[in-house]
Amino acid sequence: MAFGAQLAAAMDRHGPLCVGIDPHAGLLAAWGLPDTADGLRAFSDAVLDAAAGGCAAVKPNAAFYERHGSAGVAVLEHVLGRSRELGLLTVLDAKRGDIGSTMQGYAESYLVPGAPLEADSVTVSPYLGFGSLKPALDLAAEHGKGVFVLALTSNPEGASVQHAIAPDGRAVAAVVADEAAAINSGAEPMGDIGLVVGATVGDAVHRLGIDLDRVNGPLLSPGVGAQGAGPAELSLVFGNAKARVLVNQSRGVLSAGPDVERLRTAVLDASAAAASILR
Ligand SMILES: O=C(O)c1cc(=O)[nH]c(=O)n1[C@@H]1O[C@H](COP(=O)(O)O)[C@@H](O)[C@H]1O
Repeated sequence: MAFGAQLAAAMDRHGPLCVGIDPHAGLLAAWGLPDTADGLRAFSDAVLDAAAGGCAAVKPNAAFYERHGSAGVAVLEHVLGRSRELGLLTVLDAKRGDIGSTMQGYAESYLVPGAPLEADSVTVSPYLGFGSLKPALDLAAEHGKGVFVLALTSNPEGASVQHAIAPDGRAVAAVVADEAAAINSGAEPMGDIGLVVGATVGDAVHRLGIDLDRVNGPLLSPGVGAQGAGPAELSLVFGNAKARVLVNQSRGVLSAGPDVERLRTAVLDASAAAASILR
């Protein structure tokens, strides 16, 4: 089954929450864990135990694993493999973007079955030109994987690039959305190419003339919780495209740890809250 269909089924079953696995040094300390690969592993396993069966997907952020070098990357491999065993879809948050054969290399790292870092989907940056993503889009299509393309990011600095007007008069983020829509066109229940649209972007979607419903793909939305967005912001940003929104929460859920039962309650509460806004 293709990624879009798998994610739609997981969201129907478990609700529209993605739990971000972001083992910040500060969170490791708050959990009483060492800032080492062993600490990362204990942290990640607790999050997976709490998340399994309680949300649609998990999003390990590669940065927090890579800062521990090869030992950290080995933990990331473990997280991706264990998620698969637990039936949790993975969004590997690597925000990759490069050209030609280098993009091909990144795509082969994450989107080929059996690769050590195989994930169900990966985040990518289109800001070397949407066409530079072709190797990842092609491999995803070949192997039933997904790609989440950064469109309107949750950080305030993103606007200087993403709101800029392209030579044809469209905003840069609108070009990204149109490219994704063209690939997803006609897919049922939705396509495999998602967008990242922060819940903190206010009226930008509307102002830039972006039709998120027409994208016909999953809309990964970080920014809820620790970055300040809540129900009102989600409603403002997503309007009639709410049904395909996958809300990410990292610190908002992770701060309930290290106790797995308390974490589990936080996952279920966040999932129910997201469902009540988006359904
Ligand atoms: O691609 C992302 O996931 C992402 C895009 C974006 O625009 N903003 C954003 O915060 N993220 C990621 O989403 C997570 C947000 O974490 P919290 O703010 O703790 O919920 C981090 O892993 C960020 O890297």
